[in-house]
Amino acid sequence: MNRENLKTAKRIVIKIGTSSLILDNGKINLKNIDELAFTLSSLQHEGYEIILVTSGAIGVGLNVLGMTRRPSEIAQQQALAAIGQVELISLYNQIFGRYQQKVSQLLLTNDVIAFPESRKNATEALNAILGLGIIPIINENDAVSVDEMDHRTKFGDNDRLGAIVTTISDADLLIMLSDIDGLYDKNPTIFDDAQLIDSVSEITDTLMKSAGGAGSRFGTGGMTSKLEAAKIIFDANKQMVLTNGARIFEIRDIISAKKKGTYFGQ
Ligand SMILES: Nc1ncnc2c1ncn2[C@@H]1O[C@H](COP(=O)(O)OP(=O)(O)O)[C@@H](O)[C@H]1O
Ligand SMILES: N[C@@H](CCC(=O)OP(=O)(O)O)C(=O)O
Repeated sequence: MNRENLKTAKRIVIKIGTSSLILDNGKINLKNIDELAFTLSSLQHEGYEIILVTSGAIGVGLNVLGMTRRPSEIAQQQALAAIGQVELISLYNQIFGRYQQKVSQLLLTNDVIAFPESRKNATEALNAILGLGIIPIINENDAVSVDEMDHRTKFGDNDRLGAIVTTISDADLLIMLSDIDGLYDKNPTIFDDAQLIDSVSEITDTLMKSAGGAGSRFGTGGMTSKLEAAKIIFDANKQMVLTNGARIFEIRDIISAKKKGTYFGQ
């Protein structure tokens, strides 16, 4: 596969990270959310099938309560996610509505995907929503997911969730929107001479070593979790583009196979 394959993508999953949804001062990034709603709604109207995987429940929850730091206690984080998710989906509903696009909400946990019956159910629900011309907006059900040894229902992070949603929906492409232009040969927030990588066909150990942790105080997994997601994409013989959530209009360039971000395809 190469970038030319992007021109044939019809069902597309977009994953947007917290760093693209929340400004450094903790306020909501309305510019990005508006551009996202306009771009995704217009693509959907033109016949693409769009699925949005969104982070931001905890970030928006902090904003709602006027807090600046993520609490360390799990119950507090879950409470914040429950509070923030309502606000987040309500914002999406309002702003997509402005572009005549209806949205729906799916909150998933890993067990839903792990069991074949519930996985099939989730896939069928997604297909039905898309069949109605509605954009599914998906996040992890953070308020109830747990990470116990014998009862693990957490996905870990939304990069992984984005890759899993791409596989269960049999989408043609995952576009991952982050706070950086793509994958660099070393962490660009540390090394000034880091070079943007145009395309990746295999996740090697060297590549994994070049990836560092999260860049902002809101991001969770950093580049490592994006490369882990790319492994899931490769295993499912799918493709992914990692690009900057600050220039959402470039999604159109990406699906026209223009050189934007980093392309992952085998
Ligand atoms: N090799 C690398 N290439 C690009 N970014 C990297 C690399 N290694 C570490 N990073 C860091 O990963 C960050 C993106 O991940 P993250 O903060 O989790 O964002 P998001 O909220 O979009 O998921 C970048 O801002 C950067 O600081
Ligand atoms: N599900 C969590 C986000 C988890 C996550 O992976 O966040 P990010 O690294 O910003 O994509 C939330 O909505 O706050």
